[in-house]
Amino acid sequence: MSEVRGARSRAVRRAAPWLVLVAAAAALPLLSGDPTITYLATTAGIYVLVGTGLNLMFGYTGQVSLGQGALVAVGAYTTGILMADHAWTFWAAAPVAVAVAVGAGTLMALPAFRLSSWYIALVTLGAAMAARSLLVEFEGLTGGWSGLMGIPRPALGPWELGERDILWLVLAVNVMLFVMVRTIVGSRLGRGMMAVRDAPEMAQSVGVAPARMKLFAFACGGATAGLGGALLAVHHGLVTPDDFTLDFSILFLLVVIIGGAARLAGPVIGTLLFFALPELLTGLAEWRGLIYGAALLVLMVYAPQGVAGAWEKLRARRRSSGVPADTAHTDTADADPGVPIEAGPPRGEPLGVELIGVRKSFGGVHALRGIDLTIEPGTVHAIVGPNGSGKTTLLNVISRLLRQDEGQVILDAEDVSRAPAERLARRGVARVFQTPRLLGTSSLRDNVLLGAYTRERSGGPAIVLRLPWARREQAELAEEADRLLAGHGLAGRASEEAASLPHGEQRLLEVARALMARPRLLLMDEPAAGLTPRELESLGRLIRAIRDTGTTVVLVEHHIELVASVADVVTVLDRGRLVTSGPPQEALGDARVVEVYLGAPA
Ligand SMILES: Nc1ncnc2c1ncn2[C@@H]1O[C@H](COP(=O)(O)OP(=O)(O)OP(=O)(O)O)[C@@H](O)[C@H]1O
Repeated sequence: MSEVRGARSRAVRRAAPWLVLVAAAAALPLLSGDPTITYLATTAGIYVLVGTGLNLMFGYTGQVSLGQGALVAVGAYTTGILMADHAWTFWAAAPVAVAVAVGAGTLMALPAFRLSSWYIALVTLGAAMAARSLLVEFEGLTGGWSGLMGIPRPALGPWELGERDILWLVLAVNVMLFVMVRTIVGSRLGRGMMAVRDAPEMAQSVGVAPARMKLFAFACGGATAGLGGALLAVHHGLVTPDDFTLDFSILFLLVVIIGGAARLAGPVIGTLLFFALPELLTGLAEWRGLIYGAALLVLMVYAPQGVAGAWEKLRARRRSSGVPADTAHTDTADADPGVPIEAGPPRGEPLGVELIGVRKSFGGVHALRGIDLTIEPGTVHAIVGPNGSGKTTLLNVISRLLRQDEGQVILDAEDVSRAPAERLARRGVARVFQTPRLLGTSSLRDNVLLGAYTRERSGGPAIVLRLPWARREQAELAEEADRLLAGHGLAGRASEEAASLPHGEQRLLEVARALMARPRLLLMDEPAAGLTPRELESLGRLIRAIRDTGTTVVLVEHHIELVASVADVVTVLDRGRLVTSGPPQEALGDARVVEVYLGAPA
């Protein structure tokens, strides 16, 4: 009971500054008789709206866009044309504006599937530049340089909204969007977005399809920009090409970066600092360009995570300096990783793998030279060999992160030679990487929950609408994640940031994430690297326990003692060729193995 009360009071404490901010903004027109203040507050609110959508795209999904201003223009002109020229109501025109901007945003996203984020920045910059020219060129539709005038205010029946009503409308939209974005980033969708941003291969290995996730992020960015444009059109009453300069597009990216990318408060802080403040201190408005530049430089040097990020860091430092030294977790010695693993049973029978004539080259380097190998379901199958012998490449081919040049990969009698990695994740294949790939700035709990990406049943609409079954599923999975963390010696630390963990615990966290998938086949790449002797012992117990629950384990490992103690079968590779495969004593005692591997200095 007291726990529930504590959680409630924490939620109230967290919400309080936001409630005060919204109440203060809503009271502005009542407290100040100056219509300019109301006008500026409305504009700032619209910028926060667009910035929040861009934050989802850029902050959470890592997709840079310099074209948001162009999408705002699309929303504003669509609304203007429909309302001024065709006498549509705002309520009918705004959804169309949103849909058109989503379409335009999605078109802009197409190159994102093939290009790195900096090329996407260039593509979107091009879109921003082209938008203004197009607005001028299509004079018949857009009014050319003079733009569209006489866009009416929204009306509710006979009642036309005034300036302050529009401010309240913008505030209400912002509150709804804020709650939606908060729900998204705390859900599997948000975790999937951050995985695409932080480690695309890891994202695929847990079942996230990066292309779909990027598309979703661009669609969200397009929708908010379109809605922002619709509101801007009725707020200004006219739209001209001069409203949508290149500076206007860049402003949104700056607002997000300066306020704090991937922080909910980022766009609000960014807008207040870089739009509202200079506008209010009228003398400063002309200096905005200089202020942007100087502040950006200072921030990038001293607080690359933006104002909200710097504030979070400061609070974390204050909190940790208040923690007595003996309770602070500073090394891995406290951790008691190993059994019991507290993972539920695998989601099906263990998976077997068959490789037939698999070849893979990187330019002139032949990493795999025709591998034929059978991995029996329900076994621990170790792959050993000297550095560069092709072990990781083999795991990558099995997990489909790499496509082989020749040969076939059969998973449980199904030919998956052309399947994408995310499809294998859905079939129950999980992966632990050679160097941990985590959501560094997310909590340990969120990292483990990411492992359940393909297990979660609730779809996007159920998550966004916070439907009861979606919330129930989320709560149950969070409990399971906490149990897994406890089983890995990380009890009571679910809210800590993953990047703050020492290396050994980051590895354990990855294993916990993989187990959260309830895998039928677990691929582990050198999980023993960098572990202490105690952690190694626990890892051995853990691997056996995982196999005993009915999961096939493929273990790439240099630590021969560990291999000898846990493996049912050992396969030895050397320079891309399979040397031998068999029970540990037999395989590791083979004279060829002693020559190619064990004879080499350890
Ligand atoms: N993406 C890549 N591009 C170019 N060469 C690569 C790539 N990945 C692997 N290689 C090369 O392929 C060969 C096999 O590499 P792989 O990482 O599979 O070996 P490994 O047995 O896992 O080595 P280690 O034990 O050092 O991790 C090496 O010569 C490596 O340099």
